[in-house]
Amino acid sequence: MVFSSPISLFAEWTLLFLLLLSLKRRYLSSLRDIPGPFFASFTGLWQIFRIIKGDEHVAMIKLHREHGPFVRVSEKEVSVGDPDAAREVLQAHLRKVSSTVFFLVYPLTPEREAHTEFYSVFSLPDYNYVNQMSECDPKEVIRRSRNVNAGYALSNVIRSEPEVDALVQLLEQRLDECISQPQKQASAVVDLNHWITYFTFDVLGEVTFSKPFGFLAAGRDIRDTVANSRYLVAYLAFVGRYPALHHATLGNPLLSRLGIQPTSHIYDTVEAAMADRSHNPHVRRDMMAQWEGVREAHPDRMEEGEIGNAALANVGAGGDTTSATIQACLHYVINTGNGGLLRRLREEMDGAQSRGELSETISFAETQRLPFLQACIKETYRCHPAFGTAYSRMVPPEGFTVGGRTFTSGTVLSVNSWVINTSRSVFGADADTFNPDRWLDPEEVKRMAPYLMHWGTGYNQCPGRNLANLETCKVVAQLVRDYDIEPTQPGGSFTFKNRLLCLADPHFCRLKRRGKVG
Ligand code: HEM
Repeated sequence: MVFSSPISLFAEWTLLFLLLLSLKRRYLSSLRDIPGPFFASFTGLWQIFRIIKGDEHVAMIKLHREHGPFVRVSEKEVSVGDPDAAREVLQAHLRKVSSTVFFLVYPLTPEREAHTEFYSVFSLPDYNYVNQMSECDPKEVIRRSRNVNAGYALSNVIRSEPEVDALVQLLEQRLDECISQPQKQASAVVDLNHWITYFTFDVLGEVTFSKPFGFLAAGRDIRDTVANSRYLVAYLAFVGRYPALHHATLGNPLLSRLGIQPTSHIYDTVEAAMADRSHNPHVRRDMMAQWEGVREAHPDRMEEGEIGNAALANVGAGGDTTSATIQACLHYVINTGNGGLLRRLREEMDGAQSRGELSETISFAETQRLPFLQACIKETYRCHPAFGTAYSRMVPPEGFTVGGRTFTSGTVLSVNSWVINTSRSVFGADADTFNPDRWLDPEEVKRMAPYLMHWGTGYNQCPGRNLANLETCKVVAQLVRDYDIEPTQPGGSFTFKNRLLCLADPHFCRLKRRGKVG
C-alpha cells in the first residue's frame, strides 16, 4: 500500500479545491453568460497580468468592441461599456470598490469590510488615514467632499494664479537653460516629463501649502519624491487587487511608520510641508486655509485629520496625472496630421499675440478665448484619460438593474474611462483619432461632453479638475507659443504604461526658442 506524504496530500487537496472553486465560478455564477477572457471568469490574475503589461485600456476597448456592453473581467467583476449604462452606474450612489480580496484565486476576506477594498489602499500611510479617495461609503465621500470643496473651487484656484505664473516663468527659465547649455546652442534635447512633472508638483505645493516643493528651483527631484510617486502608483495598482495583503503588511499601522515603503514617503513629504507652512509668515488663502476655515465654522462636521488627509490626497492624485495630460496634449498637437494641427493652433495663438491679447505669461482667462486650443485640450481629455484603471462600484443587497440587466448583490460593476471616451456611438466612426474639430460645434459639445470620463462622474468625480485644467491650459499655450518642440522619435516620443494611472515615460523632445510674434 502506498501512502502519500502529508505535503503531497495537502497539495492534492488544495488543487482539487481550487479546481472545484474555479468550475463553480465559471459555470455556476450568475455572471456565467457574460462574455470575457476565459481566465477572467474564475481568477483575478487576468487583471494582474494586465497591470504587468500596462495595457488595461487597450484590452478593455478591444473586448468591448468584440463583446458589446458587458464584459466579465474577474469572477465577480463586470465592465460596463455602454456610455449611458456607465453613467448610470457612476451616478447611482453605489459603494466604491474594485475587487474582492483574492489570494491567487481564493477570496481571502469578506468583501464588505471597508479596509479590505481596493480604494482603501489609497489611505496613506495606512488604513487609519482615510481620505476622500479611500473612503468607500458614498454618504461619507459626499460629507467629506462638502468639507473640502471650497478649496477646489475655480474662484479659489484662480486666487493662486500669480504664484502659478511665477512657476510657469521658472519652468521656461529652466528649459532655456537646458537649451543654452553646455555651450550656447540653438536647441537641445530635453526630457519634458522631467520638467513638467516638477512644475505640476510645485503647483500642488503652492496651491495647497502656499509654497512650492522646490523641484523647479532646485532643478532636481528633491528626496526622490517624484520618482517615488511612480513606485507608489505601481505598488497601489498591484495591492489594490489584494488590499488585505497590503493592510496586513506594508500598509499595517505597525509597519507603516517605518518609512520603508513608498506610501510613507509621500506622507512624510506632506507632513514636512504642513510643518513648514505653520512657520510661514506668507501663507495665503490657500487650500489648507480654506479647509481650516470650514473646520473652524463647522467643528461638528469636519474632523481635524480630514485637513491633512485631503492635502495628502492632493499630492498623491494631482501631480503626475496633470503632467501626463499636459504632455499628451503637446504630443497630439505636434504629431497629428503632419503638423496641420500645430499650424492651426499657432495661427490662432500668433493672431491673438499680434492683437495684444496674450500676456508674457499667458493667463487662464486668455486661454479661454482661444477656441482651437480649448478644442485640443478637450480632445486630449478624451484621448488620454490619466486615470487608466476602471472606476468600480459594488452592487447593493437589493441588486441593481442597468442596461436591461439585473445584477445581484456583491457583483462589482466597473467603468473604464478609455472605453467610454472612445465609444463610437458617442464620438463617431473616428473615435480612435485625435480630432479637436469635433469640439468646435456647440451643439455637438452639449451632446458629447456628458460622456467624457476623464474626471470620472458622479459623487467621486475629481475635485482637482479646476486646478488641473488651469495648469493644462496655461502650460500648453505657453510652450506652444514660445518653443518649437520636435519629438526625438518619428511619430512622437510620448509613451506610457497604464498601471492605475497612465503616466508618461521619459519624454525626450528637441526644444528651440521661437522668435517673438507681434
Ligand atoms: C489631469 C489631471 C487629473 C486627472 C485626469 C484626474 C482624475 C481623477 C479621477 C478620474 C478621479 C476619480 C477616481 C475614481 O472615481 O476612482 C480623481 C479623484 C481625485 N482627484 Fe483627480 N485628477 C487629476 C488632477 C487632480 C489634481 C490636480 C488634484 C488636486 C488638486 C486631484 C485630486 C483628486 C482627489 C483628492 C481625488 C479623490 C476624490 C474622491 O475620491 O472623491 N486630481 N481624479
